[in-house]
Amino acid sequence: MSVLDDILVGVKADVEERQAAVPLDEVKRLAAAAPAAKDALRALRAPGVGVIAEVKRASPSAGQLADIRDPAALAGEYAAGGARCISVLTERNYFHGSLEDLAAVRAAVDVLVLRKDFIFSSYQVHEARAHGADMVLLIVAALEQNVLMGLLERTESLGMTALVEVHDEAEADRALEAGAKVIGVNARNLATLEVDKSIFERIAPGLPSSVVKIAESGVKSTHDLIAYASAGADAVLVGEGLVTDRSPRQAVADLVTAGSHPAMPRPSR
Ligand SMILES: O=C(O)c1ccccc1NCC(=O)[C@H](O)[C@H](O)COP(=O)(O)O
Repeated sequence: MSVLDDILVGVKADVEERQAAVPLDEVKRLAAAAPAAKDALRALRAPGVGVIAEVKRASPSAGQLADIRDPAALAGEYAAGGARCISVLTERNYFHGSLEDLAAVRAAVDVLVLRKDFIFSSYQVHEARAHGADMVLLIVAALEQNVLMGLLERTESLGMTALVEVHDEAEADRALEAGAKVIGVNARNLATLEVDKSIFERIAPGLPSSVVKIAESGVKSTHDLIAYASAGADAVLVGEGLVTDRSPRQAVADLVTAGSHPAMPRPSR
């Protein structure tokens, strides 16, 4: 069983438990009552390379990363550094996250908030909205095409934007066929956990200019951001490099400054 399969087994059990406690109709009601989602496409297309800063306590590849007792405070630091979006890992078993983290972050910041999880059912999409998410992650490798399309449609019907994650050309084709407007190329292979940053420069040129392109994983320095931007990234998603930094606000600010340099290549659309 791959790491991704193993994560999904745990996530499915957790969703069953939550759904038994809070039925779908109730989550739908809470989602409908939540303040409207922010316009992620507009925010991600703003000038400069966007930084999506992640609240990530632990991971399958690195184990324990950071003792984040107050995710809202960390998100506040990220936002003060200029992050355009806060990614909140809500998966429990491997990443030690929760929906409570998501709600706390939502209450603390005005920038975009992404629910980063292993979403396979519309229940989780409504949950994300009910807890204030503007965006949800949909991982192509984890979803049959008809399920991907259904979840994308559900996400947009709730006013949110899906970050559709791919790792190779075939998955990028599936994301486009499903109608993804924001595509994340994850340098990390979720089956083997290997990180290969060159995958972004291989896949990004094949994506239409209208699609917002996010480079995910492996950003440890401004050099990495510049390399991804040179290959066409509109934004980078950074976890480990920020949660392990002594000054996350400054680390985000350094990335934002590098991404705002006038010489930085900007994708044409
Ligand atoms: O990070 C992992 O080990 C991991 C393993 C299996 C599935 C997903 C995983 N991570 C999720 C992510 O995609 C990253 O948190 C995100 O791209 C940030 O990556 P990094 O900056 O390298 O922490």
